[in-house]
Amino acid sequence: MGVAAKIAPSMLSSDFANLASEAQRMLDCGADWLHMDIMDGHFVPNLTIGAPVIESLRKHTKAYLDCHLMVTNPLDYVEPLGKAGASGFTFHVEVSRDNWGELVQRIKSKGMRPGVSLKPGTPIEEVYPLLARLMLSNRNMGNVVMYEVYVVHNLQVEGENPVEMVLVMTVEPGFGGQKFMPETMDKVRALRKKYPSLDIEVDGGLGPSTIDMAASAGANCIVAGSSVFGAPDSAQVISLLRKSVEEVQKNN
Ligand SMILES: O=C(CO)[C@@H](O)[C@H](O)COP(=O)(O)O
Repeated sequence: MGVAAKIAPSMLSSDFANLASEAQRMLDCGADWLHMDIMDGHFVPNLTIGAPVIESLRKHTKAYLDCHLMVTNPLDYVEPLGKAGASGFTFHVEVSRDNWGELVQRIKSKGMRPGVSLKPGTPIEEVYPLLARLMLSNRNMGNVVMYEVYVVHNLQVEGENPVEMVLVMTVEPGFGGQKFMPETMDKVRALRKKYPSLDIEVDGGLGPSTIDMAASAGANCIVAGSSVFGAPDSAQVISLLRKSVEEVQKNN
């Protein structure tokens, strides 16, 4: 039995003028999560939503809001998104090489679940340090609380992984409706082999014609925008995506 399938319609393909009802429609169609694409017009050449929209949507739903931060300075978004009611906070490794320890710490302290994402051209090895077990110790030095972070590669020690999900981008981030890049599946396969119980998310160009490639590589969290919102029967597509993941897992 593998890691539970989670189907996350990308709300980027929804009618933003009716976001709350579109979100509810997806949940009624069987979605597990709602995928929220936050872009800053700098890390990617597109501008979408931010904390105020998440806050508004949160008033209408208790659903897991799976936020993907396509931004240059993810640290600036932790506090506002935590307050707004985001559930997952997935940042990009390409902009967090120097401060991911602090970032993860802050995300967790705001009650969100940290995830890391990588672009198609970024090697999978870049996320391995974020999957090593993390030990945090808290030293109180007078008024100053010092956090010490020890990352131990490939050792089963007490503690937890810094991030709980890896989002492997299967298109260049920025826009919906692009073509799935099958070459990114090598990264999913490598991750799954190394981390059997990790949430591995894929995003971009996923739909009935590409899901089997992603599922058999080992992805269990599936983001799909145009294939779900553009279908005459969104529930049918969501169910097909889920079945493909579950079928692969059953046969492994
Ligand atoms: O983050 C992104 C694009 O950057 C995605 O979430 C897209 O919104 C997925 O859309 P489709 O490729 O499924 O249409």
